[in-house]
Amino acid sequence: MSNTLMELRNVDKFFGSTKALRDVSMAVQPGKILCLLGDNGAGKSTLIKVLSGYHQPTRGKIWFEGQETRFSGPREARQRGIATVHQNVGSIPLMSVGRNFFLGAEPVRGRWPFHSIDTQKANAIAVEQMQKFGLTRVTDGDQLVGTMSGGERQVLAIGRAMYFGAKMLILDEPTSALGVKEASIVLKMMRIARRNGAGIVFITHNARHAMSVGDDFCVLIQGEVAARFKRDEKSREDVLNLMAGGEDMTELEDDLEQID
Ligand SMILES: Nc1ncnc2c1ncn2[C@@H]1O[C@H](COP(=O)(O)OP(=O)(O)OP(=O)(O)O)[C@@H](O)[C@H]1O
Repeated sequence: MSNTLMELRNVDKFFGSTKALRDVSMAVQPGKILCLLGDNGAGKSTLIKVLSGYHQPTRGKIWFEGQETRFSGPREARQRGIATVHQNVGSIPLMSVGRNFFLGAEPVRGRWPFHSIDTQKANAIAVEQMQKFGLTRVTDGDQLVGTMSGGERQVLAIGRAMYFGAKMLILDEPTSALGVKEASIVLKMMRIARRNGAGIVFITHNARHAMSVGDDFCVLIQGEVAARFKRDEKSREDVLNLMAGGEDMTELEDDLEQID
């Protein structure tokens, strides 16, 4: 396990008497996609916050790049190369692709105090990166992000994180609000990020999306890891059943058919 990027060992997170996470152990490997599946209320949001340094575990340990670690906050986690991309945030619709790509870290020209943002350079880099990630439709860095599709915006956010050296990407439901075509743009981007060596945590409740890209799978139910398996070890039906908390989906489907 020497290659492991991040590992949680027996992590609990309690809020008063609420046990949001109980005895969670999981490992994020570089160049692999770990799918974190769970229905609403499973504790995924709390787990994201533990992984990204917002929450300290109540109990248990976090190891990052082979060292036991206690992040002082999200800033430290970010500095260590952990990037979180949330579903609907991370890009500003009324800003250009170039500005969104850099968001405060734009290249500058000239010397202080006479320096200014090098928009041309920012745009050129942003477009080059977007093209590299398969968004050939984006050819102008001045294009407003509001004109891009939901999938394209997710690609922009992931691409930006990669460009700025993220080693680990936490993707919070990146495909959940998207149609099939749009989701596939994002899933492709995840494969590119994996090929580039990033360790990816893909949080989703969509078993189909997870099965199409995932290497390792972890199903969370009521704050606990209910199942852990590798690609091809389970069918989509098995995964759906697990996510439904063991309730047999075929039984549910039979019930629904009777109503029709
Ligand atoms: N800051 C907090 N203070 C108190 N309780 C919290 C806090 N954050 C989460 N909880 C509680 O912990 C439990 C798990 O919350 P969490 O937000 O992780 O899951 P969720 O949003 O319900 O579901 P999911 O994120 O899996 O869709 C819930 O009962 C929630 O009320």
